[in-house]
Amino acid sequence: MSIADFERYPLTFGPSPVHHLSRLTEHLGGAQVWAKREDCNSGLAFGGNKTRKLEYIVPDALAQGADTLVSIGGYQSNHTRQVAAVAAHLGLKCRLVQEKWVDWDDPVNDKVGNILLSRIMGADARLDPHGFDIGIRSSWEDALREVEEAGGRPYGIPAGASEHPLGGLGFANWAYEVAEQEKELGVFFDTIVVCTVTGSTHAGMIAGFAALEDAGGRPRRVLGIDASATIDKTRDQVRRIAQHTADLIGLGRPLRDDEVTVLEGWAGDLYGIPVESTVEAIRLSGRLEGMIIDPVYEGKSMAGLVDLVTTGEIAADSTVLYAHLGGQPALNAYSGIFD
Ligand SMILES: Cc1ncc(COP(=O)(O)O)c(CNC2(C(=O)O)CC2)c1O
Repeated sequence: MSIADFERYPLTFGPSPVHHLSRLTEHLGGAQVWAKREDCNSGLAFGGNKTRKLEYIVPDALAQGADTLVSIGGYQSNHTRQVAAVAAHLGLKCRLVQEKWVDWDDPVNDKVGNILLSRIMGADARLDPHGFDIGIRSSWEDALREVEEAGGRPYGIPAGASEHPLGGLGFANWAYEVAEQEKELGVFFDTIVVCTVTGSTHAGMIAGFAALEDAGGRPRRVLGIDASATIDKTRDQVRRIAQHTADLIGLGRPLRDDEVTVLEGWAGDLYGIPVESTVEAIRLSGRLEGMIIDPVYEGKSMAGLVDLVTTGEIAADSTVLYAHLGGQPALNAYSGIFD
């Protein structure tokens, strides 16, 4: 098997843009920094990393004759917003469990941003008092059962689509897309920096780049920056999903320990709560590049990139690809951090 053996339902415009961040590169004074823009990858409600994952999940949902996509996330989940967009695009119903993953006192954080978009797109988005966890949730299982008992044909997509058996394929494919774009651009990205929470974005990249290396490609570092603040659980989930995805695409070997790197230090104490380095990274990205990143995910991975480049952990002769996975709508629920 290889990635080409899996059906992909196109939900993106094609290869997502890759561009040099010249002012950020100059400001940091070290490695060359580029970005690959999943926030610009689709016309479906601002797109993002989950849209790419859903390209490999939708064929299974359609084959099962589902009429309702059922998923879960926090109040400001980008994932559930993208599931709502795909459901609308396909003419399916959508039932979303929006748990209280973040104890955030912004008075409209359960009304604006992602949850507003999901509601506009017709999703049945219901608030749930349970707190943050990246694993399988009883509230989501309850929603699946409710849809079925009401006569629907539900298709379950777990948080971030990560514990879905096909959840890693989207970013395994992303690795192959990067390799093609490198040829066009005449560059080689020796280091990839990506935000990691439920894990299948990072895990898919690990599997895809491992297969490329085994096929004669140059080795790379794929650095996951934890934003879950539950690092042990996230590391385990990344490792498990990466190996499962590698098996699916025919890698034919165990992943090496050095191929699974999840770094801590920028998540703060709690998922979804920005810290000083997060806010600084958001401002830096906005003021140097006009590139908008969010306070829950990409603000934390960019903070990691800034430190890794300025300390020389990522060498000055490196060429780094920063994965921008989307997430901007949630900024509307965090306006207070910029007062
Ligand atoms: C903008 C953005 N960037 C990075 C990530 C992390 O991706 P993974 O969950 O695949 O590790 C998310 C996830 N978001 C989740 C959500 O519910 O939105 C799955 C947690 C993200 O939305």
